[in-house]
Amino acid sequence: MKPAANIYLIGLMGVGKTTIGKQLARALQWPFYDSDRVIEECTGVDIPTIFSYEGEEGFRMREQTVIHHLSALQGIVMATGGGAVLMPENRTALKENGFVVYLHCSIDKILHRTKHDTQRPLLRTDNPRQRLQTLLAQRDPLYTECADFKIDSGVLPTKTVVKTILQQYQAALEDHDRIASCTK
Ligand SMILES: Nc1ncnc2c1ncn2[C@@H]1O[C@H](COP(=O)(O)OP(=O)(O)O)[C@@H](O)[C@H]1O
Ligand SMILES: O=C(O)C1=C[C@@H](OP(=O)(O)O)[C@@H](O)[C@H](O)C1
Ligand SMILES: [Mg+2]
Repeated sequence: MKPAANIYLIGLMGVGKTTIGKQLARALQWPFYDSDRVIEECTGVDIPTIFSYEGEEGFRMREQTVIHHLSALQGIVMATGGGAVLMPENRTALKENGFVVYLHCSIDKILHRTKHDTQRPLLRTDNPRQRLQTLLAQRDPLYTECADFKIDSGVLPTKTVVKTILQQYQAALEDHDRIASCTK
């Protein structure tokens, strides 16, 4: 992690990146950005409409552009979409510019949280459990590669998750300062 004052949230759909991200930003009094919301604001349509016109490939290109721009900002909390880590450029941008938090929870919990969802095209399948299992198998190594810190967002109260992330972020900043103050 650079000394950059940014916190980025990664992890599978439904783990709570958007929810926790908003609370972190409120606690820090920093601006909050959600890459999905920025894409929707730019295009004027929702994520399922982008997928239907441009496919996942078109969505990924838009997501990469947004993450590229947002990662140039300082002092922000950003919730990414669950598939943001698929693009190597995004992984580099996240790792280089902020403290990356990998939120995870059980597939059962994700299914419960997203059972009435209409905004996640990748879950519009006959077998969302199977889809989530496949996505997790593909993406877990990428989330792990990017992450400075991993926390279960399915068991602990949201408030505790937020507090723990803030403590870890602070500790990482202090480590960074300690190393930087000691000449090689
Ligand atoms: N800690 C939590 N406890 C209960 N429900 C939650 C929690 N975190 C998120 N949710 C709910 O789960 C759903 C998905 O959360 P969201 O923050 O959108 O996840 P993500 O951005 O990772 O896809 C939302 O309906 C949200 O209200
Ligand atoms: O996992 C994915 O590939 C996606 C996750 C979604 O964001 P959330 O993780 O916030 O649901 C959104 O970016 C899009 O539907 C694709
Ligand atoms: Mg989200």
